[in-house]
Amino acid sequence: MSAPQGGQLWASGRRQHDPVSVEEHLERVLRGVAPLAPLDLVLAEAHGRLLAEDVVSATALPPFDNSSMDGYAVRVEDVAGASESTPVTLPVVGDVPAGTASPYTVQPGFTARVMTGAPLPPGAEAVVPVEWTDGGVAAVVVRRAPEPGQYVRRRGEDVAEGETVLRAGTRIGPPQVGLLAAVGRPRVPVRPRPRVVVMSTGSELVEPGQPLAPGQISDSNSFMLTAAVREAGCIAYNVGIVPDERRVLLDAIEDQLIRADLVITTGGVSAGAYDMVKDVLSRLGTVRFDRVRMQPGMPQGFGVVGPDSTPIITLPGNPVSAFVSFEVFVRPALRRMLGVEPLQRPLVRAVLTEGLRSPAGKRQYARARLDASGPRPRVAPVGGPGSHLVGDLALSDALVVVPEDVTEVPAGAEVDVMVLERRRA
Ligand SMILES: Nc1nc2c(c(=O)[nH]1)N[C@H]1C(S)=C(S)[C@@H](COP(=O)(O)OP(=O)(O)OC[C@H]3O[C@@H](n4cnc5c(N)ncnc54)[C@H](O)[C@@H]3O)O[C@H]1N2
Ligand code: MOO
Repeated sequence: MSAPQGGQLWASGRRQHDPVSVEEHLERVLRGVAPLAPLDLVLAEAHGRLLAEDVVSATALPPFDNSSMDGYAVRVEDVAGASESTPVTLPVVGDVPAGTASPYTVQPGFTARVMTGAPLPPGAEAVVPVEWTDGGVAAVVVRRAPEPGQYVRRRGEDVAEGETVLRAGTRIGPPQVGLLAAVGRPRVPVRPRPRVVVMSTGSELVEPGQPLAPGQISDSNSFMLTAAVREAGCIAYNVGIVPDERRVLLDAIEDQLIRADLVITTGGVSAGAYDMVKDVLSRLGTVRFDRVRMQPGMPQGFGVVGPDSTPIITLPGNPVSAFVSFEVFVRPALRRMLGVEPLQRPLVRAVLTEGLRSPAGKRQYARARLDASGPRPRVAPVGGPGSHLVGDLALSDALVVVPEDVTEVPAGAEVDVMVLERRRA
């Protein structure tokens, strides 16, 4: 029997797509997720979140011309010649404390005592700090002349009325919280943190710490991905291990949909006789499985499940494959849901310290350590290409990206490097 156009038949009779590029699969995933609807939060709650919309200031900052020093508001001409040897004496009309409108106008030949933050009285052009005077109350002796505008903080010099002060996507850290309060915004629209349900499938898996019977291994994927989801700024719910049983898997997914903006599974997506995820979800008809031209991370799935069409990403079970797939597909999707750019990790160019081999026709993401301390960044491969090498993965802080058409990269060549989170002591 001949294979249908653009695909091939499996032994089971199911149709399999031709392998797709990394970009094609990434696009499919990104098209299938959207930024979550904004949520209006009070400032204390908004701290640490990402702004969902630009913030335009309704007020100017400072809101009025005011003094930056405790001193005397003067007309510049009146004290122009003041010096230690030729001090100028001015009568003081009164005090202007911070927090009131100035009750005085400074007429030629007079001064008013002002406090830091107090409005500059009409007529005044500069402030003489108290240190340049004798500190007089009824009259003051000025020993130094200020420049025009000196020690005056002008209305709007920091923020103009109607100015965009924060852009959508900005993380609201302490200075941003302060600015929002300063411009009188008690609430702001933020992106909700996507709620991501993580589950590991596989009947060979046991909880870390449980004794291993022959053939069993500890579930590491759900812990690793939960951590990765949290590092991406999202909420993770770790469901843990789901055995390779059709009904249990379907129930597990269904049970979780209520609290999921995205579901991530690992395992069960290759060609094994017990690869249940692929079997169960492809029967639902809404999840598409592909072989992506990359190593690690070849078998991938994406689609929607449940009444709300919740997106689901099915990652391969090999831990390194799951990790690399998270970086390449899931993290960008989470960033899209968070409404934050850029979606992808930065790529830097670095000199490869040891040669690398890469499979023909696949983009390789080789684990590596980046040393950016010298004038030219250098990158050293860590371990081999095996998708089970979690020890090596934990020693890495970068991925060398070897293009599909390259099978060998010599030491000393410049390569693209995806920079991961740095965590060296
Ligand atoms: N005949 C073929 N075999 C395989 C193919 C293929 O195309 N044809 N692809 C290989 C590739 S590439 C990968 S990647 C894996 C993906 O397999 P699955 O997603 O079906 O994952 P499993 O078979 O369930 O597990 C693979 C491997 O990873 C270990 N594993 C699984 N889950 C976890 C976990 N939560 N924590 C730690 N380790 C886990 C599992 O024990 C297996 O060793 O398929 C290849 N095979
Ligand atoms: O895709 Mo698998 O991830 O090559 O090991």
